[in-house]
Amino acid sequence: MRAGVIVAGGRSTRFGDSDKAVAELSGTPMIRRVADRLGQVVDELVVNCRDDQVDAIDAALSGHAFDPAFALDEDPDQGPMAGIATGLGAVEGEYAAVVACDMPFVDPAFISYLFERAASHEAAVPRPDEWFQTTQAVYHADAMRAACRRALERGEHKVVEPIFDLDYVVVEREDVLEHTSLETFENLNTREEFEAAAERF
Ligand SMILES: Nc1nc2c(ncn2[C@@H]2O[C@H](COP(=O)(O)OP(=O)(O)OP(=O)(O)O)[C@@H](O)[C@H]2O)c(=O)[nH]1
Repeated sequence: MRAGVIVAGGRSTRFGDSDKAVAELSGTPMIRRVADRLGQVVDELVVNCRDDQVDAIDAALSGHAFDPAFALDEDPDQGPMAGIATGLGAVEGEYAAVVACDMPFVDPAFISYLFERAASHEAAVPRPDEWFQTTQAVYHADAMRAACRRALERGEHKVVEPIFDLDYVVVEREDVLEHTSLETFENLNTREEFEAAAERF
């Protein structure tokens, strides 16, 4: 059983005063685009966000093939790593693909490939350039959750930190490009990026 976790508990400060997760991207809320794509290759879907986001996100996902479970931040604004840990705590599957709510071009076939790469390890994390794409990666849910907790206890906030505690596979640029295009990692932060991206749907 494969799980999908959409991390959506950020404040969208670069976007302005509304939540980018539910902002319409060419007529469809961004988080729904992510759920539609991720939903093609997983058996369950969990959305991590704050309590005050639930109504809007639920409406954005209404009628979706999956009735997503919500995993709410007990302590909001602790960063994406805390959100990932919370989301992973709510999945039933052994492995989970974690995807940020602001990656509407996420490629389902690539996510499927990440599940294959993660098998018998604790994570498969793409590194298309110098940065690890920790918010588009597949994790062993329990192992990553425990590693996040340990990292948070150490006072670490960078999402890459818990990975170094895991048996992780790096999906290097060459492998990434053999399976998808870099568009899969594109994340939208500002209204300008939104408007430019909307034209591509
Ligand atoms: N649960 C949780 N998720 C977060 C938090 N901060 C960011 N995220 C999520 O992590 C992902 C990447 O974060 P950013 O691109 O920085 O999004 P953001 O924090 O909403 O946007 P900015 O405020 O403009 O930086 C997005 O999916 C966010 O929803 C947090 O404090 N808690």
